[in-house]
Amino acid sequence: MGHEVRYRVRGGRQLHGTVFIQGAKNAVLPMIGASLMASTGRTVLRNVPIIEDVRRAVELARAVGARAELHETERTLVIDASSLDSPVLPADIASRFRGSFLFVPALLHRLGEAVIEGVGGCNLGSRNLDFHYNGFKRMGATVTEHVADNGDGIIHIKAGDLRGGTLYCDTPSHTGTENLIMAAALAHGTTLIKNAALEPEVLDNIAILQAMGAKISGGGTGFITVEGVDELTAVEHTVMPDRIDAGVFVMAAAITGGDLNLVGATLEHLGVAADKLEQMGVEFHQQGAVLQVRRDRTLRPINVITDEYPGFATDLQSPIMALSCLADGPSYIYERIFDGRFKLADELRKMGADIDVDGNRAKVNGPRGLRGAEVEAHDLRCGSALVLAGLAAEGETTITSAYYLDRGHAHTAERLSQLGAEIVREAD
Ligand SMILES: CC(=O)N[C@H]1[C@@H](OP(=O)(O)OP(=O)(O)OC[C@H]2O[C@@H](n3ccc(=O)[nH]c3=O)[C@H](O)[C@@H]2O)O[C@H](CO)[C@@H](O)[C@@H]1O
Ligand SMILES: C=C(OP(=O)(O)O)C(=O)O
Repeated sequence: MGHEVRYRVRGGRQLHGTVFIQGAKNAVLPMIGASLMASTGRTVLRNVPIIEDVRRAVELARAVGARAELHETERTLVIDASSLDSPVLPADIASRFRGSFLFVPALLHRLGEAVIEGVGGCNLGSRNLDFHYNGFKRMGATVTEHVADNGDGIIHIKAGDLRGGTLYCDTPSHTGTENLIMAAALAHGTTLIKNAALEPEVLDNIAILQAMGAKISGGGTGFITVEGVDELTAVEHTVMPDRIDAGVFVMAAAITGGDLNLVGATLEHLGVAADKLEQMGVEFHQQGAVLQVRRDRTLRPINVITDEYPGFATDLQSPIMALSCLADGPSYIYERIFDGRFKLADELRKMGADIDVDGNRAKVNGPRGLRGAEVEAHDLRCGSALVLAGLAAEGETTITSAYYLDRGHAHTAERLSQLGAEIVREAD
C-alpha cells in the first residue's frame, strides 16, 4: 500500500450547496473487464470515478498486457486490449480490490486461461466465489487450486472452448452475474442465467456489452439470456452515477441538518434506502438529473434490513448506522449480506454512540451526541460512515486506515469542503 491515509474532520458545520456525484465504482470495474474482451480498437469510458480501485484496475489491465490510459482531469479511461498477453492476475495488485476477479472472463476468452494469485475487496467476513466457479465449470472450464511456495493459494481456470448452458446464482450475486454474462457473451451457443442480480450497475454493464455486440436479454428480470457471438468491438460508454456515493451525500445533508443539490443522483437508484431516509425525516425533490435533499426536522429512528437491489443496499448500511446514532429513539439494523460489517459499531462507540450488536443484528440507541475521537476505517463503508459521524461530532475526528475510503469515493475532502465541511486528507 505504501502510505497511511488519514482524514481529519471537525464537526458541527451544516452542509449547503451543490456537489457532483461520481461515476459508479461498481459499474466501471466490470466495464474495464469487458473492455479487455475487445481484441481490436480502443474502448473509451467516460465519467470514470478517480478512486483507488480504478487506479488498481488500470495497473492490472497493464499487467495482463493491455494499454490503459487514465486521464484523471477528463475522468476518461482509454483501453486498447489488442496486446493482451498474460493470463496472470498478480497478487500484489489483484488482492487489493474485489473487481480484479471481473478480469477473468476476458482472460478465458482471449488467452484460454486465467491464473488468480489473489482477490481483494473489503474484508467483510466470508466472501465466496463459488457461484462464479460453478458457472465457469458448467460452461466447460476446469478450476484447480494449488499452493505457491509462499503458502498462498493460486486458482487456475482453463477455458477450453466455453459453451453456453443453464447457470444460476444461489443468491443474486452482483459480480457473479456480471462474470457469468461476460463469460457467456463470447461462448458458443445460448446461456440462461437464473436468479441474476438486478442492480443498476449490472444493467449498465449489460448496456456496454450490448453496444460492443453482445446479445443479451432479460436484464432486470432475474433471468438473463445470452446468445454467444464471435467477437466484441471496442466502444465509447459513459459510466452511470454512483448511487452509494449519492446515498452518502444524502446522509451528509441529513446528519448536519443541511440542504444539498446532488448533480447526477437518481432517487430511483436508492431503492428502499430512499424510503427509509424519508421516514427518518429527509426530504427529496428530483429535478431532472439533480436530486435536491434537505433535513430540517428531528431525525426519527429507523428499521433497516439489507437486501439485494431494490432492497436496502448493504453498502449504505454503515452510513445509516452513523446517522441513526442521532435519531430520536432506537433504530434496528439487520445485515443480511455480509457478516463482517459491524466493526463500525466499535469505532462509533469511541465517539460516544450506544450500539448493541448481536450477530448480524444491531440496535442503535439514539439520540447520542457524538464527540471527536481517533477511529479506524476497517472497510470502505466503515470509512464513509466515520466521515459522516465526524461531520456531526463535537471536536475533531481522525479517521485512520482511510485508504479504504479512497478505494471507493473520489475527492472526498474537496467535495465536502466545498459544501462547508472542515475536513482534510493527509497521507504519509
Ligand atoms: C465490485 C462490486 O461490485 N462490489 C459489490 C458487490 O460485491 P460482490 O459481487 O462481491 O457481492 P455479491 O453480490 O457477490 O455477494 C453477496 C453475498 O453472496 C455471497 N456469495 C457471492 C458470490 C458467490 O459466489 N458465493 C456467495 O456465497 C457473498 O458471500 C455475500 O454474502 O456487491 C455487494 C453487494 O451488493 C456490494 O457490497 C459490493 O460493493
Ligand atoms: C464491499 C464493497 O466493495 P468491494 O466489493 O469492491 O470490496 C463496497 O463497495 O462496500
